[in-house]
Amino acid sequence: MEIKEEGASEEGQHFLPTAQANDPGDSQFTSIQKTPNEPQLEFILACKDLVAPVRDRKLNTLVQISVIHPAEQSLTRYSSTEIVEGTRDPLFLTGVTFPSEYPIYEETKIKLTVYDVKDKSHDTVRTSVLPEHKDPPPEVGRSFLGYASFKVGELLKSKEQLLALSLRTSDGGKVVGTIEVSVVKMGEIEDGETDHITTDVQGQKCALVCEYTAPESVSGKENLPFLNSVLKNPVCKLYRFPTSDNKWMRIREQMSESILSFHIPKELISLHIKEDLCRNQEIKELGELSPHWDNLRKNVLTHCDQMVNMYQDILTELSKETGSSFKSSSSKGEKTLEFVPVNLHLQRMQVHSPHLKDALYDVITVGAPAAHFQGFKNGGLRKLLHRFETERRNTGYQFIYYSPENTAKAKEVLSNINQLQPLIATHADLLLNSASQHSPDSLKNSLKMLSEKTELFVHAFKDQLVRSALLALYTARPGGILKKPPSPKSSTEESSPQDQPPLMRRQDSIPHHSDYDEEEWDRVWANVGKSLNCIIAMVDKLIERDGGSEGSGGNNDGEKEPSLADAILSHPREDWYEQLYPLILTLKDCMGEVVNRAKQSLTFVLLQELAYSLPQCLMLTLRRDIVFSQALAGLVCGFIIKLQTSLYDPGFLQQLHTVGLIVQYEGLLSTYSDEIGMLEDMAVGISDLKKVAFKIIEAKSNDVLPVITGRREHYVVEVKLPARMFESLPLQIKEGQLLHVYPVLFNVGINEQQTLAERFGDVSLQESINQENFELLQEYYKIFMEKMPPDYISHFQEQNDLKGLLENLHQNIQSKKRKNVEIMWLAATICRKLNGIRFTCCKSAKDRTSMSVTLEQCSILRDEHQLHKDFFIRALDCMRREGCRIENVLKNIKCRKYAFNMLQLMAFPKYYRPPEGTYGKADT
Ligand SMILES: O=P(O)(O)O[C@H]1[C@H](O)[C@@H](O)[C@H](O)[C@H](O)[C@@H]1OP(=O)(O)O
Repeated sequence: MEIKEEGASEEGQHFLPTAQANDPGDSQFTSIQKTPNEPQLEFILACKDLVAPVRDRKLNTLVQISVIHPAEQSLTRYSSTEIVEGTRDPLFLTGVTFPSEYPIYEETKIKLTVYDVKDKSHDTVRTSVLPEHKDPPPEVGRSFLGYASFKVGELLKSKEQLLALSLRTSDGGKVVGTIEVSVVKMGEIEDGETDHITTDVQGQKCALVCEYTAPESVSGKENLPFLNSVLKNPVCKLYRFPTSDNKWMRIREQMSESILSFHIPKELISLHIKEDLCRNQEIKELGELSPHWDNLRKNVLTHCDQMVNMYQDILTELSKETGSSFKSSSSKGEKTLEFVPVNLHLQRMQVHSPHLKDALYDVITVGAPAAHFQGFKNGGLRKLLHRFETERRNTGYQFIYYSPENTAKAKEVLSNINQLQPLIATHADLLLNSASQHSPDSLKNSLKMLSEKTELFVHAFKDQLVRSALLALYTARPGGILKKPPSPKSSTEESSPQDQPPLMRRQDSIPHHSDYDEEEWDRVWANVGKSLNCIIAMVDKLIERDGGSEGSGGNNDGEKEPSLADAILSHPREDWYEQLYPLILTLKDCMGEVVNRAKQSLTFVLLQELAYSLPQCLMLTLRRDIVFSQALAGLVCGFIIKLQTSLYDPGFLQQLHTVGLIVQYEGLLSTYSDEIGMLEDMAVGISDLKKVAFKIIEAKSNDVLPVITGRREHYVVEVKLPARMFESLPLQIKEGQLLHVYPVLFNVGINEQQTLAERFGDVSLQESINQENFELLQEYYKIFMEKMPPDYISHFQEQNDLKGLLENLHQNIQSKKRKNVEIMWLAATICRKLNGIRFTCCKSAKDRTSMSVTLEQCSILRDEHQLHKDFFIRALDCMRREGCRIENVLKNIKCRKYAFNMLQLMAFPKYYRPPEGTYGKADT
């Protein structure tokens, strides 16, 4: 029977359509015995004695792997090997792997087609996904040599799981060589697993020995179901590379999307809506204002309500995207997807090398967090925020200028009030409850909690800001109105350290408010403390009297048992509840009074923030929210993955709760044209991640998706761990200690635009970002050295020369060398050594990012796993030509080519250039 090749199915679409994959009819086929969460089948390929169609022509061969599902008669292209040049006996370094989710059975047929590639730059057969009902283009640049096929069951049951198949021409007649298929079992010892293969490597003979060593669990495989609940659609690749002592190492590459791409933005937008609705309500409840301020408030509210509506619309749109886990580079500019990070993936390399521990290397790849829909005509956040703040400070005649720190302070106090007031009320009720039960211990406990929270509450208002805001609000009330609004400040006033509102600083323009009693606030505020003291005194008295009554009856040894009647007669039991109730009422009243005044005055501060240049101010907030949302989605994804892989590493866990985690971003953006704005957005987005703390809680159901609480200045991300995993955590983490992150960004532009920036433009943005972030990294290192236990540090120092690496990084940053990619390598190495979370970003995380992560992977293999030096470039080419990243390009733009042209590549640092035939502009 003739097998038809499926034109529309493209390599890289590793999974059959869901309907097909879950076809109940599949139960008639024999499943492959699998280890949970491990690939079902992995094999490597080599050819022998290939016959060239033209004599004396050197062969450049590749094998294309296709799958024929037993229930179908059509062929699905699955993957390819790299091209091996100039030999009749090619040994392919790129293998084939079928992940655990792939519908493959013993009856599944695999077809191997060998091609001779004449012109690598025209090897275009697999470059794009074809539109439906269109024939595939003629295979340019390659010619068919021969094919062989086998059933998966045959391979698995064969002796030593190795098949040597004859390659035949298309008419099935002539034998044109042999292809060897051998099953790979990563991380398993196999008897007699030595296989001497001689290969011609760049002109030199090299005896390669396949050998396996015992595995070490590197990925916490048991925890994978948890990880799989946030990662989706994995793409897996397999390679074998020789080591410097001519042994094989196995490399598995995996790339997965994350549902957090959509989940985090949705969580965050809901929080923003809540926060803004609450603020708008508080502004409405500011009470009576004089006409100037009242008009301003109305205007602010109109705009703020519109803004909330806009967030609600975006949330509604995003909620329609159920199950989505990927936003492609081509959707960068879509309004409804603005909050979603571009092309977010986990890029993982798992290495199994002889005599060395197995190792995992993770990098999160994601498009630089940036507001693409809003555009970059006026720059990005770093510039826009700075410009906005300067203008606002200098134009304070319609409103009162509060510095960003003071505005942030106002928000913090408001948030504290909103949290503490109900808490105190609850503890006060619990105290009354204990009183009614006449339980001294419980009364003492309740009092302790009440005192702690009340002290926090009182402390929250210790700021001068509350006083100045109270006066400002007073003057904004009818009757307290200013005779003339304060005029713009002079430059001397601008530099005033206090950031006092102008009406307080300008004695001449401020009317004297003889009726404003400045001490009134102090009295109201102090009343809270006083009423707490009364409660404490009363509780002491009650317990003392009670203790006295108990004590008079005898001692604990029970020598003399008093009769109940005696006790009642001598010390009638007091009603504790009755004694405490009025005091609690007073406390609540006093607190209510403080809350009322403070809330209104601080809300008035927020009104000032919004009042200046209204639409612009809100657009900036929106832009910052968008950029932050993209950055946070990536961070949460990185954090969960890091936690999962390091869950059983006590050193890591200790570092996590005593120091916090370094999160290192590698930026590849150029400081030219639009990418300046992207970098400016990215720098703020990443820096804003400092406001995030993580908390690990035990999952109570199958829903392990993280939950975000907090407000714009401070977020807590609750990560839910299944009970078994949660149990293994240190007490501090289990008790809910907040876990902090230290984000740092190092950027080095590498493309042709950066050449222009270096020659004719300005690279100062990159220089200052790198310098500032170097200082942050150094600061983190200092805390790490101070807080980690001495034993750990001495071992750590023996293994790593972090000080040397930091000095080296600093020198490279200072050196101002052009396209100094050493900065990225050093920063990444430091991050890995410090147990941090690695990120790589460019505009789309597609092309430059792919070059960079593959280079990083091969450099790690060279430096940490003894990759044979002659195979460095070949390994790099394999990963770029047939690895996960070319699949990344395909899934983004439906074209299997990195979007570079020759001219662009000439400007790239040498090791960032992809292999011939893998790049070109998309023709979709
Ligand atoms: O993934 P990127 O490197 O940001 O992709 C760039 C590519 O580097 C560049 O050569 C090309 O001209 C495009 O601008 C790519 O960006 P897209 O956002 O269009 O994928």
